[in-house]
Amino acid sequence: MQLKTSDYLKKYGITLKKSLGQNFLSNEVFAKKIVELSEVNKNDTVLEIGAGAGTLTVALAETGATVYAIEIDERLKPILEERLLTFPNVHLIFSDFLALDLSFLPSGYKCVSNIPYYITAPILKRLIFTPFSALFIMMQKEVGERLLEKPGSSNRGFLTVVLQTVANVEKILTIPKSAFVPNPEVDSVVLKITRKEPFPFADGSQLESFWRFVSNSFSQKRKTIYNNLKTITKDTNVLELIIQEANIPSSARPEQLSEEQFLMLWKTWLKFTNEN
Ligand SMILES: C[S@@+](CC[C@H](N)C(=O)[O-])C[C@H]1O[C@@H](n2cnc3c(N)ncnc32)[C@H](O)[C@@H]1O
Repeated sequence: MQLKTSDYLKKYGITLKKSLGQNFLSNEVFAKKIVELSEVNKNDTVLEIGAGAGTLTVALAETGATVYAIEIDERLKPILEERLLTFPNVHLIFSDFLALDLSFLPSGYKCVSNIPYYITAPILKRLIFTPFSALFIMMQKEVGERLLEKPGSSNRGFLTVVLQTVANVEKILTIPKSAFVPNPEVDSVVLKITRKEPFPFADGSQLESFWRFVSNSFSQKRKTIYNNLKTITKDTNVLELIIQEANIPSSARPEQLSEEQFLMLWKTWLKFTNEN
């Protein structure tokens, strides 16, 4: 009989750590569904962040794709090695994803992961700067819904804007708390994040500059964009000109602007301030 996630944990005497976001998929049904929806095939290279006890890793491995499974917690090594023994297409890397050199990822790779929720934003930030074709990321429902918000919603944050500028974002699955061991306090969703082509930035430093600009524009959400940008623009007369030239209402708040308006505002700001 095939062992379940909880059987493997029991077999190796592992107690899960909340501090590492260890809520594992309790069976393979949702893992298989996620892999099916991400259309992974044997020609793909797939990154998995947080392999855990390997439930999703096994489903990915079965497609024949080249899989790089990253896991910070070395206590899980014996479980992962046992479950993935017969899959030479899987490379296990025991490391902190946030500190890992990602230059091994080929252009067009996919990321399919049930990530540790406590570092969702830093993980997305790293992924945005890599040459992905699509990211299938499971995250806390409220966080996922925020990333889907359209202009005008007060729930829109700066990460929503940056993400929707570089990618098309959609929700493809909702997963109930009951599908995990131990049960978390919240439901989860899987977002499909596909790279926009043509990509709006020529290189990583442009994207970095846009990231900083949007982050500054949102520094105090209840303030207008004009007031937020005053902190990074020395001359307020120039700032007024920038806002006018970019065709943005002077009373606009950051959550009201679309990605296109943000791109226009950033480009105009660069032109007038010679910043980068
Ligand atoms: C939500 S669990 C998902 C486990 C497994 N993929 C599953 O679906 O059952 C997140 C996993 O990420 C690991 N993790 C936490 N912080 C990490 C980090 N900085 N780098 C890599 N893995 C990390 C945890 O140890 C945990 O195994």
